[in-house]
Amino acid sequence: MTALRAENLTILYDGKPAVEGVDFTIDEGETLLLLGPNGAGKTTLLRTIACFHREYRGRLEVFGREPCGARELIGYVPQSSNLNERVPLTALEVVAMGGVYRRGFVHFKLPPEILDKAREVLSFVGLEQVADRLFRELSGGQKQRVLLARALMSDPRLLLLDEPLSALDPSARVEVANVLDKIKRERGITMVITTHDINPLLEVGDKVMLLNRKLIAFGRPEEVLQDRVIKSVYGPLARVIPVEGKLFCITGDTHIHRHGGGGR
Ligand SMILES: Nc1ncnc2c1ncn2[C@@H]1O[C@H](COP(=O)(O)OP(=O)(O)OP(=O)(O)O)[C@@H](O)[C@H]1O
Repeated sequence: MTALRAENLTILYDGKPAVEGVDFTIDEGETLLLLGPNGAGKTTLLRTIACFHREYRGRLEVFGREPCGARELIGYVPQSSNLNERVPLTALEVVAMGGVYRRGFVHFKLPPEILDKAREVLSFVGLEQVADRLFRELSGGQKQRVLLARALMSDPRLLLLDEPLSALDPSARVEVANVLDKIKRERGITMVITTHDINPLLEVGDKVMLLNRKLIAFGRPEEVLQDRVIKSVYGPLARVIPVEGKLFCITGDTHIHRHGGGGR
């Protein structure tokens, strides 16, 4: 089944296009890696698929429906969590929230079946041992895995992840990339992942989209990650090098992390 289809998709802010004329399809179970420099429109595309942003022209379908008709099928993991870390929630409580919000109510006392499911999902991401620790005291990689677990609570068919590896050290990046790989293999969830650094995610990516306000390239990783394609966006110093049978992409891109702004 087709999970995502865009035809001549143009996304606008106040009438001005931020992303123009994009076409692609993603099958159920596939992972799309969305690559592009700052301001390329990655978050804009992700938020439009999630129905957080509605100003677009052309066609965009999520499992054959308009994005806003498919909300219950979608899990969204934002770039910087909206979670207020001053509230002393445990890792388990943060995960459980992903179950109660979806049911349209928030209780001070979390229902036991939700807590049981939260424990199971925390264990799936390899974090059962931190269930009772405060979220704010966890490492960056652990926090990101808790947020993944929170998104899994609603059993999404499509998971949208905005820069899940940003601000993590190299070993935490591998840790999170391994969990994404596990989600793909064991749950078959379709994923769209925005990233500035594609290398830790290449194993999990079935398709790569290179975006720079327009669609520069889309296809299998080896089709998109070619020297001339990468150089056309990142300049003459960018390169793709095969290392031990795998591709390694040097873009010279350092993500300028922007904070705040309502969950952006
Ligand atoms: N809420 C908004 N209102 C108006 N313009 C916006 C808004 N959000 C993003 N833009 C603009 O849309 C364009 C694409 O931004 P977007 O954040 O989607 O890019 P990005 O590829 O995700 O960048 P980054 O990697 O820096 O997060 C930019 O020119 C940005 O300034």
